[in-house]
Amino acid sequence: MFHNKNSTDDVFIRLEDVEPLCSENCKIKDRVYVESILNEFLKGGADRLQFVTDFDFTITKQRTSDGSPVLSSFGILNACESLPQSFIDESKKLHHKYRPIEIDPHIPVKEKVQSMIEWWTKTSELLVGFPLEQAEIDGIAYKYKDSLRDKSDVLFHTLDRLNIPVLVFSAGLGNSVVSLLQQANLMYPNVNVVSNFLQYKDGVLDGFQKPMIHTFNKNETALDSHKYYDLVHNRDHIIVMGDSIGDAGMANGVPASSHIIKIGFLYDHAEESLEKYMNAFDVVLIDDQTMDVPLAILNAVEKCKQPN
Ligand SMILES: Nc1ccn([C@@H]2O[C@H](COP(=O)(O)O)[C@@H](O)[C@H]2O)c(=O)n1
Ligand SMILES: [Mg+2]
Repeated sequence: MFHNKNSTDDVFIRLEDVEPLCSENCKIKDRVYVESILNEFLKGGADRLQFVTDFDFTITKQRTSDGSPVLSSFGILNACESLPQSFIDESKKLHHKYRPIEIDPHIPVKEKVQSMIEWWTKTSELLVGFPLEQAEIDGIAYKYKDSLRDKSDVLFHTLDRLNIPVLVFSAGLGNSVVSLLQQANLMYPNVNVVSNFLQYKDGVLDGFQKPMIHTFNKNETALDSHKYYDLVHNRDHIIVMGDSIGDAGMANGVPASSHIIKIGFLYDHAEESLEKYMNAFDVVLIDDQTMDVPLAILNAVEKCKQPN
């Protein structure tokens, strides 16, 4: 698997040696670039790595093998029976209107942004004036804790073992994200969740806490107040994972000298969207419902640990 280019060189890995990167559904636009970044990761080791990942349909699957549904973090909220029917009806209408825009390969991102701001703002405005217990969200999340990608448990355990910080950066509902991660035993101390959390006033809901995070502002603008990158400034080797084109920008605030591998999970409109995904992400996985690729990268980094 590992090669020495010559006696003085560091060990070197070829993409062909990393099996999940060679499968038919793994598309890489610039193999030379990905190979060079992978070898930088190997040289730097786990101490220079950090992990930035989306949640909905990235940590969770895009489809299950038995056809059982995967609820998004907002879907978990909508399944709470104590919510007024008027909220559920309005929320469904919004989903029906805005979700097709979000995933339409023919609408430019610039145009989508306005629609996404509308979607999240209207949802926040609907969530006002009625009570909702976290325990109810936990009850629904429990039922869906198995909808995470295959080997998510191994991935998160490995990241914890290697002390690699993980940022789960989600435009979904943070209360559901944290609940699902906790119930799947993935909420290790190295995991940080930045997302939209419910706000309460006088014991009833009062929309989302600020700043609002939508599909296309998941970058340094939304992260600013969280000072996340200050926390991990010495970790300039970054693995980014997402299922939406906007997720490719999640590490935009880091110094230009950083080395990044962006992994995109593609499922909806796969054929039509492939080119755009290949331009945005370094590695595009079509209908891959596992964590095999990020795990293979981590395994390579761990195996190649070099003596100081
Ligand atoms: N009211 C809403 C707003 C958004 N969504 C979906 O949530 C997804 C965002 O979550 P990520 O973890 O993937 O950032 C987004 O893709 C929207 O489709 C929703 O269901 N309801
Ligand atoms: Mg997503």
